Amino acid sequence: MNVSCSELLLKYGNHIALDHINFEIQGEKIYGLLGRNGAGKTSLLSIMASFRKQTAGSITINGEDPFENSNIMEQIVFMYSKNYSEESETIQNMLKSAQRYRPNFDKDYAEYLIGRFQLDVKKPIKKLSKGMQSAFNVTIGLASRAPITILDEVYLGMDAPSRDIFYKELLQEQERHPRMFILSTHLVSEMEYLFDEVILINKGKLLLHEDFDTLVSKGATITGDKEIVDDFVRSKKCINEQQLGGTKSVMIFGELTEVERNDAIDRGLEVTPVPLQDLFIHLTKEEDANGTKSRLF
Ligand SMILES: Nc1ncnc2c1ncn2[C@@H]1O[C@H](COP(=O)(O)OP(=O)(O)OP(=O)(O)O)[C@@H](O)[C@H]1O
Repeated sequence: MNVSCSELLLKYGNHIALDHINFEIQGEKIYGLLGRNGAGKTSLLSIMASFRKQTAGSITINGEDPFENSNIMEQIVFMYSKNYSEESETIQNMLKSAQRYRPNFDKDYAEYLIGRFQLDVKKPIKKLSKGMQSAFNVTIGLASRAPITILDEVYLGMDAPSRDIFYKELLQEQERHPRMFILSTHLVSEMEYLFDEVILINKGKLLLHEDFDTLVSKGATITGDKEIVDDFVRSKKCINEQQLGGTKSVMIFGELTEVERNDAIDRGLEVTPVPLQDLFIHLTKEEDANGTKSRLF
């Protein structure tokens, strides 16, 4: 599968939710879509899933416009945190109707997942807890086996053991039936190990699209004597810094060559990796109290 966006623009009235987004993703990989509240993640995913039409620019899925395109729509499943408060159907009946429109739906696997999540199939979905409703959404998302599976903050309300089942099943599914998964999430530290690639959007703009390993290898924290650290990071992109007495810690973003890394160590500095969550926080942060913005942009 291939999803390609070119100058994608989405406006709600005068509000620009997606601001000339360009990227291309392809293959059977797990993509993490990250961004702060209101960044535009759901808007982007809704266009991919043909729930919404962009204002301008283009999106193609395997070369075709997905909007109202039944060929493409049946290859995509888009699960998000739905409001089931008016839904009187039981889980059992909801499963039957989910199956009707999804050509690859695996009923046995869905029933297995329902068991794993301990959902009562005879209960109307509106009577399930929020976390159980989310587990049902995960069940539909995984059991649909759609070539493009989009899960938009689908874990809301799920407790830690249920989320653990979700992540394990997702990885097993990716081995058994590889497909393109797009996971939008705020649980960055908990879910980062799942991602092959990361797409980060901020205020409607694409901030980066990188292979996960490449991205985390670009972040490093340099710690040591303040003067030596300042000298070492002079030509680097600094995204955060902290100081305690004469010791300074600076988070940098950008390639650090082997020579530079050895140079830092020779100068008595400590070089440690930066978790994706910290990169996410600092790459998307607003101006700090002194009015200084990250030097990345
Ligand atoms: N139907 C709508 N009408 C008007 N504005 C909207 C609509 N849906 C979203 N927006 C606005 O568009 C922007 C992007 O919203 P979107 O839901 O895509 O963000 P998000 O990244 O999914 O956020 P969150 O992480 O909080 O779910 C926000 O400023 C939001 O207020």
